[in-house]
Amino acid sequence: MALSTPDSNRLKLNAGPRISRRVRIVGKIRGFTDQQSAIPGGDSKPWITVSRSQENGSDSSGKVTISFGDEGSSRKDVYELDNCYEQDDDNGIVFSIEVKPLISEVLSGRNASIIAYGARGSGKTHTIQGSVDKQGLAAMAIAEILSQTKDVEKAVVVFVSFYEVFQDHVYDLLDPNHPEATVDSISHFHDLCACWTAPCYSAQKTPLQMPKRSHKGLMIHIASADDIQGSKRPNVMNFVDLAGYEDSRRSSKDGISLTESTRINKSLYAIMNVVYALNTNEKRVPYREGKLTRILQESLGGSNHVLLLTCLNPIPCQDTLYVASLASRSCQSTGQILTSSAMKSKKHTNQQVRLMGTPLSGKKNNSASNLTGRKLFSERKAVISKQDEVISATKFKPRSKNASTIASSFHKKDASPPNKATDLEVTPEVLCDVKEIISFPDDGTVGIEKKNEDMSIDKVGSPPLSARLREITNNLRLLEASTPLHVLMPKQLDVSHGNLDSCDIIEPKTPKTETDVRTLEIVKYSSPWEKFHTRSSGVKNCLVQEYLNFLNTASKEELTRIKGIGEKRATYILELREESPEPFKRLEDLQEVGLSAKEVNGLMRRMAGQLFI
Ligand SMILES: Nc1ncnc2c1ncn2[C@@H]1O[C@H](COP(=O)(O)OP(=O)(O)OP(=O)(O)O)[C@@H](O)[C@H]1O
Repeated sequence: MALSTPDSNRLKLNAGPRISRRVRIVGKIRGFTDQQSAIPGGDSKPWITVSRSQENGSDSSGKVTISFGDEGSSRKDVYELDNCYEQDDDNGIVFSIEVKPLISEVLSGRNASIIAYGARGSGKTHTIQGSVDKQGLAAMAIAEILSQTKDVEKAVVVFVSFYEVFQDHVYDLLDPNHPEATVDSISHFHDLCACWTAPCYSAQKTPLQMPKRSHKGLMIHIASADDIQGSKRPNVMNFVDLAGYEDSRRSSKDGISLTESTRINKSLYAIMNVVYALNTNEKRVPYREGKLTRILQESLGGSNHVLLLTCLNPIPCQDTLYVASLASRSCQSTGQILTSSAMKSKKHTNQQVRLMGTPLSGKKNNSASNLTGRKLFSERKAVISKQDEVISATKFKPRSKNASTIASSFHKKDASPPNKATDLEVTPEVLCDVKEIISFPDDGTVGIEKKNEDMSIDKVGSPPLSARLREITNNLRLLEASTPLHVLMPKQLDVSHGNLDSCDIIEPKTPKTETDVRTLEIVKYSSPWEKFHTRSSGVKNCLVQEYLNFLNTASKEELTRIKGIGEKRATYILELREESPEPFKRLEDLQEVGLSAKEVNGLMRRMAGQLFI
């Protein structure tokens, strides 16, 4: 749909340099919470400093450099982003500079996505969804869209759908029978938002089962009467509030298992890998690495616009440093992270990316263009998670007769069963296994620079197995350290800054509490042998768990590199994972893929042996 309004032209001019890059990566430093502002001197020493390049000088990129660490620090971490909004910049500023120009693009026929990414507690929800007294970017966008479309000649319908991705399962947050609701006023939108903003993911789940960390998305579909008659897909504006990144080692304090946390982080890496691939014109864009990237696939790449809002904690936080390093890497501006393959692939044209299954808006093949937004989303979801439970959290209550009539015409057209062959527009290129660029999501021990140093990324962008095994060793050490045989590592509290729960001090030093000392004393061994035997059994269990975790999450390419797995078994493992997100919980489960107990033992021995190569 291309709507021509006087305002849209003006907005395009305002868009400035952002249109030139596929994925624009900007930082947003969270404001202090009331609690933090109340601490005397709590906000006097900024942890993050933003330096802007000279727009009129030789460097016209308009980029900014963010550095972490106060003035007294001997070491400073410095990263470059496209822009960075500071603590005093409210959502209104971010909206007018970053989001409003995208609305104009959407009304001109493209899709746009605004994705908030950051450590836990970094202000993602505040920015995207808003709070009780402050509007978020999504509500501001709806208000602007409604205002810009109200005076156009042809009737325009705006409808929304909300979803949540938790543990690789996709949930509709509206009624699954009416997964979309037309919106005719901002107050109507706020009513609908209750399912998005409140923790009411599922009426069928008990509080204990409720998701703690999940990705939440809003799709705003905009269609004109012409689009509806011609069965043309509506244009979409996505807002995604990603689950907060947190080092897997620390997640266990919330009762989140390593596997669960790993899965969350893996899906975050999947997003970052797609962003990186788009920004470096990688030949293959790894959309299929995560559920979310598959949902968003239609709106990423091609001539669509993506804004990655990197939310940054204003107080020292190790996870924020890590997030900033990943964002900067995807921003591809410092040059420090470029691999030779990425450099080579810079030569690839946009067309090559389009061949990957993300055709330009309005130039999609016929079968695909027959899909309306609802069908596209529903069918994609059906394919992505055939067996995912679709749970309703709110009821669809159309407010506007007109709008609901138009929307129902979509629903009628969508009555045909999903066509699996076309809905994801899977081309052979897409089916090819996509390599991970960052492929060990539960890594919290090394920063991205160290990753590149230690894990030389090979031609296809995936670290060699030996490097991954080295990481397993690191994780084993960490896991061993967290078993009851050892002193538990309580998180050090940042008392001086008022202690935000989700933040950890950089390079925390772990104080030994009285309880810890008692724990140490309780664990007494009658002999060094008993101690060795008990501890090494723990290590063995950890290795088994890590290995199973690897099988539950690795890509096909990585699976086939394991001796004893092979192509067929790797395919079968992936199929099992389609049915159940975590098919391997015990070693015996490997018999599902035709491995005898002897073969499993052999595999484990080889795995353990490789750790000492
Ligand atoms: N700009 C701001 N000014 C003041 N307080 C803020 C701001 N942004 C966020 N906060 C507060 O900081 C806390 C964390 O914010 P928020 O919930 O948005 O973080 P988050 O990144 O979504 O967290 P999570 O990863 O756990 O979902 C909240 O109490 C929120 O009200």
